[in-house]
Amino acid sequence: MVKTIKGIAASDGIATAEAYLLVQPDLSFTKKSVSDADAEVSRLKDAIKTSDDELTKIRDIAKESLGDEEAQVFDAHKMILADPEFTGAVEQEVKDQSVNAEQALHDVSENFISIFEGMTDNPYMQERAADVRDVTKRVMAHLLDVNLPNPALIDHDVVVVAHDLTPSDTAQLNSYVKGFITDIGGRTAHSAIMARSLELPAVVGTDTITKDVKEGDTVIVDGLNGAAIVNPSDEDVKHYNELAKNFADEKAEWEKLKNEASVTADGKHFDIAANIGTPDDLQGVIDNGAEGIGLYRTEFLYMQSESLPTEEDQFKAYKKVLEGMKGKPVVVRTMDIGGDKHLPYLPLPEEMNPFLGYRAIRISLDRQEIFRTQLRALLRASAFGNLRIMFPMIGTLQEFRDAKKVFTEEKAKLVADGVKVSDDIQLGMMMEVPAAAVLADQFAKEVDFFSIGTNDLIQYTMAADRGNEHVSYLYQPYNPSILRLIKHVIESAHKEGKWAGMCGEAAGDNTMLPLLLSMGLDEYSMSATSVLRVRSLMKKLSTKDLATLADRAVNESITNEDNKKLVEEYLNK
Ligand SMILES: C=C(OP(=O)(O)O)C(=O)O
Ligand SMILES: [Mg+2]
Repeated sequence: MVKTIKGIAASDGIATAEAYLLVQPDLSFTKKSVSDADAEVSRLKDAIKTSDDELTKIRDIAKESLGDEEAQVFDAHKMILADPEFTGAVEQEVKDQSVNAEQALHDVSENFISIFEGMTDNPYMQERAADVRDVTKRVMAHLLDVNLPNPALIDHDVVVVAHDLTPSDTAQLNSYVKGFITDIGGRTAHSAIMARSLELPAVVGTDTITKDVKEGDTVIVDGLNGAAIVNPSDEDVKHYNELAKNFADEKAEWEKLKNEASVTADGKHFDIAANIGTPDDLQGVIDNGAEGIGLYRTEFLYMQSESLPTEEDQFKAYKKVLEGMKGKPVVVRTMDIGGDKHLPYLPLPEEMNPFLGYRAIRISLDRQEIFRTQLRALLRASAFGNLRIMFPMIGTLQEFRDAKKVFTEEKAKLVADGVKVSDDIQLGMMMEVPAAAVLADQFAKEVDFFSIGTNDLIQYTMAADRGNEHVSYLYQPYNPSILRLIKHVIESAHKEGKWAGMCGEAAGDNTMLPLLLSMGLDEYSMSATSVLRVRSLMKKLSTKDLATLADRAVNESITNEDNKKLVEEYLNK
């Protein structure tokens, strides 16, 4: 039976392939006493052996597709299985307590995990707790004879179907993955942002996809319109092949603008830059002809590392990006951990509201040793290109001043040590906290630039979680309240002779573009794969015609829909 499931269009494109369910199985079990302990130990040994064989396979594939460093985690898992202190303890538990292997494994691993997690002065050992948890899950799945998904082992074209994908799940998807569909999530959640940079069609927030699809069903992901079609008819396949072809043709047209500047029909130039998460994204930036990098999310450097990245590791990454951009501006944002981005080796307190909690600049100013290391790496790299630095989640002027002070101190130390650092690094801030946006006129006197982070600015202004599909109707980019804030930020910057950019997802939105051009936004930073589409639309728009559009949007319109209509009418004129 053909089923069409609606969701949120999270990444453009269309893909058709077999469904791969990345769903965590039920690993619950009941405690049982056993009379034949030897038979139980032998069942345990079989499960350990199967797990170990599987890990060898995964490690080898990961090494080939992701590199040595990413593969190391699986070696760590194999070491736990080979460690008699761990497996021997489980065997002993089966014998001593006459319990089933599942119960023994659970008890011993919980014991190890709590010991490791308790080593608060040894982050290396704390990380091992996560490894024990992972390995235990694998052995438990084999004991219970249930399927544990192994995305690293995917060896044919699939569409991944999952309840949710974390940024680190998304980073592990290999090239056989042609798209993904999830139950939860929103367009600006980080997995959706990563899908766009990987050019993977994606639909999120379907609510029920993991129930609607079975392993092996054929699914079409329509990332353009936000739909998933399960077991499509021949007619559906034909229709979507046509849509996919039109999309490919359109992309080929945009491709022609790769080496052109971003100008409007009346010859006004604006910068279209790209957002990146790692130096590996650089090629996409160059291939899509971006005029700079408007946001380098450095937290991914921390997330892909096994422990806090050293100054040297960071220096190398920043230098590579700056050199790769050959003098074009690169805006690096200091670490924005917290919210939906976690570091396994930096345990943060459980919070009721992580997006309103201990995150970003709040952590950096509190844990200054981490912040200073990052700033030193950046300062050293500044000699190799056109570096600009910005701080995330600034809510008060005091936070910006404090961050700037730390920067100035580190710079002075390096200069005193004779290290070469650039003398004109612009220091700016993300405009993503409404309190700061309201006071943009005051901030503009002290910063070199603003970069408007609409992903967060919208969620905080509308009080609607950016990743929660149940409130996605309130996540309204064109709501006059949001547009007023954006307009005020841009005008405040200009009054002080500063520039204003935008690096939230709205910067790459076709409906937003006429409004932003009308407000005079200077820089537009987006997923690299959106650059040419936006450049193409910009070419068709004239700032003269647009002059009054923003005023109407913030003064006459009342709703998000009013403004959508206003822009549609303008574009269809
Ligand atoms: C660009 C932004 O930052 P992030 O998506 O990383 O929170 C934003 O909030 O708009
Ligand atoms: Mg943000």
